[in-house]
Amino acid sequence: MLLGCIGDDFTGSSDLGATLTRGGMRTVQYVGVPDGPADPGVEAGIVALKSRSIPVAEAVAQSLAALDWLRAQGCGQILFKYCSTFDSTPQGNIGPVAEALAEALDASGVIVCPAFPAAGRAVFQGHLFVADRLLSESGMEAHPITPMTDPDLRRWLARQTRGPVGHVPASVVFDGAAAIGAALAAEQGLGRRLVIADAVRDADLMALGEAAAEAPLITGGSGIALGLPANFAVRGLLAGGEAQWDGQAGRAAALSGSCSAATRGQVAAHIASGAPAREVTALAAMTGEVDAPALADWAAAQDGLPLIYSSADPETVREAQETWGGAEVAARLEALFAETARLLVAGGVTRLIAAGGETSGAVVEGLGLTQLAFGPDIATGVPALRAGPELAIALKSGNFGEADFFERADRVLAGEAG
Ligand SMILES: Nc1ncnc2c1ncn2[C@@H]1O[C@H](COP(=O)(O)OP(=O)(O)OP(=O)(O)O)[C@@H](O)[C@H]1O
Ligand SMILES: O=C(O)[C@@H](O)C(=O)CO
Repeated sequence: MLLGCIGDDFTGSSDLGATLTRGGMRTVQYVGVPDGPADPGVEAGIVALKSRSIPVAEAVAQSLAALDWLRAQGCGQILFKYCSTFDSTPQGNIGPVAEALAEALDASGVIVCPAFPAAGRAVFQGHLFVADRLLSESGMEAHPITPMTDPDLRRWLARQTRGPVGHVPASVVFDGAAAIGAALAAEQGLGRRLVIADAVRDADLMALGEAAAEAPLITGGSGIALGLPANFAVRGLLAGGEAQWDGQAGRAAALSGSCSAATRGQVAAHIASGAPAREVTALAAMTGEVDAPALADWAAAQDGLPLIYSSADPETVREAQETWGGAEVAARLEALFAETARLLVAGGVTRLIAAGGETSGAVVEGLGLTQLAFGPDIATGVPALRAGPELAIALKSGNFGEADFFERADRVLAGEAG
């Protein structure tokens, strides 16, 4: 294994894997730290954690355990993947995990760059933009767990770290890899372990990747991986060849616990198309009015792609959280989706689509999946995944996908053109 990656959530890890696979690396996503060694031939391994919003000490411990496993597989370079909207609180977890990994690897002048231009995320003058809005005016300021109220990544990250935070501005990044390398070395000389790097175009990410060819540690969104496969390819280290995707026949189902605007639009489009959909309200989940067997039975009785969703608007979510407590509702819904996924697959579903990072994590863990192989892209940041000989899945980050995402995902998983 050449490149070892640590992802702080499951959907974000599959977003990263899609980029590396497109770049020509044989990539596997592992669900948590594996018990045994990786299969031979894996060039990039991603240990997907659910560490984005857990207590800092646990996130650090899990990430260091992932690092140990990846180093034991021979990885000479480590990539820490977090969200392109830098989802974190003033306590962490991006800063503490990045610092712990840097210390363990004796790395300094480490790139911190969540930019993902294809999804509208750009870093300019140290500030993160989502399309044409500053992060703190993009809707992310109202995120229920990690409200992003400051778009200045240098300031936000500095709150989370012990050491000072550096910056490589766009004016340097535009000058290419050599200029970036010199700037990172200068930041390192000033004792700055972590360095925010500007990037507004894929070309900037390619240049950052080239500059990081020898870096023991890189951190960022999936965009920061754009330039990395070429570093291994020029050294003749990649086996090459297209990853083959055999479409998955059989029955499909979709589960959505994501309440993002993008997902709510996708749910609405699915319903408007006349496809079968069943809502699970927080009330029904909390009172036990609906349970997993009933949901799985309903899905089995539908033609087409049945969608089971708890996706709701912010006001409805807030009311549910005030009534039962946010953590309690989330835990109940996630457990319900996990159990429903188990019953669906046990009942013969072979294509499963999950929407929402936490929801996808619960589904993947509920199904007891251990590793995922990458297929073609369904949408930017959302690949088709093979979870077993008879199971293909898609894990969608809340903010990703076009309006027809669910139908498109089903088609791609089935092996048809998107
Ligand atoms: N109707 C609802 N009321 C309250 N909470 C809900 C409701 N529906 C879902 N939830 C909870 O909201 C959370 C949604 O998080 P999830 O990560 O799945 O989606 P997301 O935030 O849109 O996606 P991402 O993390 O990829 O951006 C889950 O914990 C889910 O259980
Ligand atoms: O970077 C992103 O936006 C995604 O890969 C993600 O991590 C969302 O959960």
